[in-house]
Amino acid sequence: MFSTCSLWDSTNRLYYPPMVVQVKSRIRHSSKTMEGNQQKVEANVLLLGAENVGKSALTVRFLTRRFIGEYGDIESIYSHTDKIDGRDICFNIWDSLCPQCIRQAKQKLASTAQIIIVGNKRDLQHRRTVSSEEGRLLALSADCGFFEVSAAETYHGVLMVFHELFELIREARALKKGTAGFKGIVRSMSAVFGRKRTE
Ligand SMILES: Nc1nc2c(ncn2[C@@H]2O[C@H](COP(=O)(O)OP(=O)(O)OP(=O)(O)O)[C@@H](O)[C@H]2O)c(=O)[nH]1
Repeated sequence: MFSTCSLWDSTNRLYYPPMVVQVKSRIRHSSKTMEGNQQKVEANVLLLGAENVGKSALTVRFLTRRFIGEYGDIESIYSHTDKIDGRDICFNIWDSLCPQCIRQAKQKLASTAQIIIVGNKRDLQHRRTVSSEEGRLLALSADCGFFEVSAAETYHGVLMVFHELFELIREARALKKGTAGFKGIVRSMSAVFGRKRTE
């Protein structure tokens, strides 16, 4: 997840920070599972964002469905298997401590990674200092996906972020191979002409 410096105030009191979930687009197909010939797919997810934006909260929500409140500040790597369309997807999630600029990251990673900007702490509307429009515009200008969620309030929104990320990876791979299909083409067009992804 990245947070973008331009949307943070100087005192770091932003309660509605935009973040980006970034995933390497390359999905590694490991060897066939013992049970049959279904391939296990791995997605590598890097969470970037400034301090306190809720990177760990989002990770823990996705992994355990729970919001536990306090998370400490250790950099950690987690593995979590989720079923998407009947297929086991292994998310390797790196909950990092490093903030990074979205546009810089986009320039460096665009060809190899899918990026989603996530505005967390949606429940704190009264303390909000960044509007939905600002987040959406940022996502549009950086050609990234965009979600607004509350790790504190719902599991579903967080789940949607990770699933969407996987969809983006899958589509990027299909486009590369020329097998995107109708859904992939529509989504690619909406990426170009604007998209709106909120919880
Ligand atoms: N109200 C509310 N609080 C949240 C939400 N997500 C996280 N928090 C709180 O925000 C604080 C920071 O959350 P963390 O998940 O530790 O944030 P982080 O980005 O991992 O922080 P660092 O490890 O310092 O970089 C904690 O007190 C969380 O309980 C949310 O959606 N709503």
